Amino acid sequence: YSKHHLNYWALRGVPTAPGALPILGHMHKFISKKYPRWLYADEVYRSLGDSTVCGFYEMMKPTLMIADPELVKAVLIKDFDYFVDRRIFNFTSDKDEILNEMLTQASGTHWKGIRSVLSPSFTSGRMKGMYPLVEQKADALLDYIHRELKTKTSIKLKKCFGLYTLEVISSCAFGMDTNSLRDGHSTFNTQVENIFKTSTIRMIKIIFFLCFPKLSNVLKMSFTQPEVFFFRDVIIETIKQREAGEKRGDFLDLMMESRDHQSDPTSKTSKYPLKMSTIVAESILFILAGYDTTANTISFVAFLLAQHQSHQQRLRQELREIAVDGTISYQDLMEAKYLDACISETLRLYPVAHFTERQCTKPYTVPGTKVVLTEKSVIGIPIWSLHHDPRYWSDPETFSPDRFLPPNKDQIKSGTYLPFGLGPRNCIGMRFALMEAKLVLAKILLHYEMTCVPGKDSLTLSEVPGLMRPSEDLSLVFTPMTQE
Ligand code: HEM
Repeated sequence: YSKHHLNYWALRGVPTAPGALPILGHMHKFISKKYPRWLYADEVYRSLGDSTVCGFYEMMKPTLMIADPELVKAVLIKDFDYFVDRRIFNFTSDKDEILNEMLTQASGTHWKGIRSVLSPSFTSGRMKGMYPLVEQKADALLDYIHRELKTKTSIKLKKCFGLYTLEVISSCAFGMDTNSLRDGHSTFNTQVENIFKTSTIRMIKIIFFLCFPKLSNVLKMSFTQPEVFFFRDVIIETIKQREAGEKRGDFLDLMMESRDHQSDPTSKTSKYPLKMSTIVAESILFILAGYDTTANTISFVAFLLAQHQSHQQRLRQELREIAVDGTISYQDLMEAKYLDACISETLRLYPVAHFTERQCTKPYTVPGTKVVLTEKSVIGIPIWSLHHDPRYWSDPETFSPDRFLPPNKDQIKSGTYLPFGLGPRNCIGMRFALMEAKLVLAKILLHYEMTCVPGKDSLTLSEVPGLMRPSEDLSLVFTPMTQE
């Protein structure tokens, strides 16, 4: 029976990734702790030759990886109608309502509705409005580094940038000051880090769910970690305070407005109505999606600049030209081309979200093939592999920000660079993440020179499910700049 299932792709003329085992399919490869998932996907990607697709089996469920920029654009943009959804889990335990309501999980018209309410929070006008708030946190980070250097010779990147992004997102999403940077730790920080930890019991539960989804649902197994309830309580408390008090114009206010429109029958504006559980879910999602990804990206940029001193100096020069008394305006920061190029190139080399997926909503013929995907088929897009493919990037392992400066930038083949995904369901927080990263890197570079700790100049990586991280102990030496 299992052998028959593992023939699904061969019968359709699609090459299959090597190493499928009866019953398990390729699952043992995906969950192997020895081998990060992006490297496994890359090994398969590179073995494909001219084929643009490759079949996998998650247990016995066939999934398809697409390995071609034109197909990537077809799925994510042109034929989006067929691929509105990501993989849908639909947990049945009441405890999992928050997980089911998160934008990343929502499907069809419900996803469109929530996204339409949240999108206005991320316009460039809104970003400009939040700039002073983020700047305060970047200044607090400089103070933190200054204090740390009194007793330490180097700064741990993940910790320092994790504290910063958590403060920023908590402040901008729902006006919460966590004081992480002042105290060097916070309950928020511990709780959010726990969510990213994968205990063996959790892994077993997830594997059980993937093997027996229907049985898991009948058993009403819950997948929500206790820390999520901590955040739920904090957010509900904040909402109560908001109901009694003034507005801040942050993400939470926008969502509450949408809920209030629903309860006001005289309202003429047609906003998608959000339930309380949806508002709580999106607030928690912003913390989860905005904390780790951005902190890791900033850490990667810092480390690459420490490894490549000439790029660091060139970038500092650009920043000095636009800084007035140590301050850079929103407009000037967003227009700083070399800063943008350094971050873009870092995200090419280290796309923290190294893989994304879509789920088919109706039968779809994969362009250029005879493969017809049925409803609910899952398609995987190997972001890391596209970013490291020598067919699209010369000398792909070299850090070369110039690729993202004109005129080179115009030569980048579309569909080969997607650190924030592509199309209508791309990363909603992209502008926010870039502003946050640019601002803090600019501040640091104007005040400190970053160099590698002697003997520790190679970048080591770690993995949490779905995300690439720098290893926990990645550190740099920060030397205060003497004014020239
Ligand atoms: C450097 C930082 C970040 C990176 C590299 C990143 C990357 C991504 C990627 C690759 C996706 C999937 C896109 C797709 O499937 O096409 C995604 C989705 C998402 N991201 Fe980000 N992200 C970052 C920061 C943020 C921030 C700061 C927030 C929130 C404030 C955020 C919120 C989200 C949400 C809510 C989704 C799901 C969107 C949807 O399903 O409609 N991300 N992100």
